[in-house]
Amino acid sequence: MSNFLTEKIERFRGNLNLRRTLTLVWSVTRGWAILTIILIFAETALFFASVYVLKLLINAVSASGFDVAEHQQVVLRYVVLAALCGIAYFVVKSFSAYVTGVQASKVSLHMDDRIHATAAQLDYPYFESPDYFDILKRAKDAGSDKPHLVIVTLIEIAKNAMSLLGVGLVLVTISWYLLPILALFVLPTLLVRIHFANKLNQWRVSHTATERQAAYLSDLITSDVAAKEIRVFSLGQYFKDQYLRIKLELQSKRLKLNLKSTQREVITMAMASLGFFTCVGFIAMEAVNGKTSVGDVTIFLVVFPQSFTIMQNLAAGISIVYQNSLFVNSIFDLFGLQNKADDDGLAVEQNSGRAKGLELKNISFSYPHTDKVVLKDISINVPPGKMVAVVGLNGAGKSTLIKLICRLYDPTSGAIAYGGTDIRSFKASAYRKQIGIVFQDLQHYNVSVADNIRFGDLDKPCDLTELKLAAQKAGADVFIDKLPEGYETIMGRLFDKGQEVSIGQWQKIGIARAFYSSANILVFDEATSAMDTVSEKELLDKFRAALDDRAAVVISHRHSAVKYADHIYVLSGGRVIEQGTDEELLNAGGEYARLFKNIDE
Ligand SMILES: Nc1ncnc2c1ncn2[C@@H]1O[C@H](COP(=O)(O)OP(=O)(O)OP(=O)(O)O)[C@@H](O)[C@H]1O
Repeated sequence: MSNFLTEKIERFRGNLNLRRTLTLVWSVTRGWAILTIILIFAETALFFASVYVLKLLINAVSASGFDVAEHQQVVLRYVVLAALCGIAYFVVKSFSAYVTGVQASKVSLHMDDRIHATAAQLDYPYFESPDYFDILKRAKDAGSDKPHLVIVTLIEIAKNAMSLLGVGLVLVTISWYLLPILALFVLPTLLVRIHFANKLNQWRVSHTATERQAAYLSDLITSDVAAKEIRVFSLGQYFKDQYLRIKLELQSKRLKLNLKSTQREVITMAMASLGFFTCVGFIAMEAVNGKTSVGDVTIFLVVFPQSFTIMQNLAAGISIVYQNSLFVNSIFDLFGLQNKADDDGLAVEQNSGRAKGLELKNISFSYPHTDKVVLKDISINVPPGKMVAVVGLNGAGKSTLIKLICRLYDPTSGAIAYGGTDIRSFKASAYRKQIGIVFQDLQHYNVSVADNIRFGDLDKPCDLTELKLAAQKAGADVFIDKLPEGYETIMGRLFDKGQEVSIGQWQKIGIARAFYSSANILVFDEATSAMDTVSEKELLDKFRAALDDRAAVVISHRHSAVKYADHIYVLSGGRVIEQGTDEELLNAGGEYARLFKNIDE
């Protein structure tokens, strides 16, 4: 039994973790927090002062022995004093609400910023893991206002505790055991609320994935992600029904839990009322028996209901703090995620200078939590100034290889060397700056054309001539010049005056971004797949000159994109099965020849 209790108390303390929340709020809004505390004291003091002056006023009104003029003057003095206290009380109360609001918005913004900062620096593997999305959803659902709500409720608890002390002192003069007895009867309400706060939290954790599924369906229906296909395949009704089915299921489970909690709460509230009337009956009996004076009974009847309300408020406050702390814990779970790829290490700049190549030495790789070996003993050399191509059927492992080159994952065995140094020795972010990449699913940033290109290297001072040069190398300059505001045109349709361009034109912008970067290694993963053949040819004809002494890795299913490569690797089932120049591979009559020989270009 004592173990059970200790365990429960430990869990309560662990979940509550007030120090962490207080430290956070204090560190973000120190000045405002001090002001809040001062205002709370002022508000409470003014409230009691108003009540006290009111009491003096009543006494003054009922006093005798003055002449009328003198009596009026005394009464008027107290009226003015009471009015001043009342006005001051409301002024402080309003200002206090304003200060609390400022503090809340500052804490919320800080929490949002920390959530974004955490997500922005997390390793890529998290973004291919459902566990991460569950943690993120819980953190976002928790709401960034929760730490502040904990503080506000703590303040309410403190206020109630002070009031309870006040009424407690009065009650003690009547009977010392009244308050402890009442507390005993109110305690079950608190325990039930904490119990159901835990239950609700467990429910939240175990249903996050299902909630995410519903959110995913809602996103499909309401956003532009699948708008075309939903209309063409008439999927809207189907997704809507799926969403509703999941939501109804969740709602029914949740309501069952709510019903249970309400039933228990009704019982415990009834117990608390029973406790209240037990004490009332007790005092009434004592009065009848002449043990308690009528005066005491009168005071008791005024003060005791108040103390009952205060105690209930206290119980509600503690359970709200506990509930919100459980939400705050979800946010801290996100903050607690650790990166595997250490961002310590050599700065690539120290090791810099152009003419550095990339060498993949006997690398093998399996995705985390899977057994399948996706890449097997791969060795690929990408010398500076050269263009290396990788080809292979769907699922051969090409994009996985790119993720390893970008150090989004580390190989399970083997190593990748940049300029002769294992890339794991470098600071990950510094190494990644050496890679200028165009992904197969490149991002369409709904910002200006200039920014879209500038994202290749935000550290460089923005220079329009350089932006234009990068666009020219990518063959994007011609259509950019025709846009209404040239390089200042907002791209995409999300925002007012945005200009949507074709997928091939987005690819050209992506390629310009890679050229604009200061990277030594350019990686094109199906970067020209949507380009017309003329644009692709123009780009590739100029590619070598644009490459300068950078190294390039090109992945493509199109012969036109890979045939000019200095060296071509053919991937199948995660292995390099052939390598050579285009001519050598076509003549060899193997997989490469089978893929490309009879293709009419
Ligand atoms: N995040 C992942 N987790 C687990 N397995 C993955 C993941 N991404 C890819 N795979 C698996 O790795 C294998 C290689 O996939 P990859 O995307 O590298 O192929 P690819 O050659 O680029 O194919 P495509 O030509 O279709 O783009 C596939 O069997 C795929 O199922």
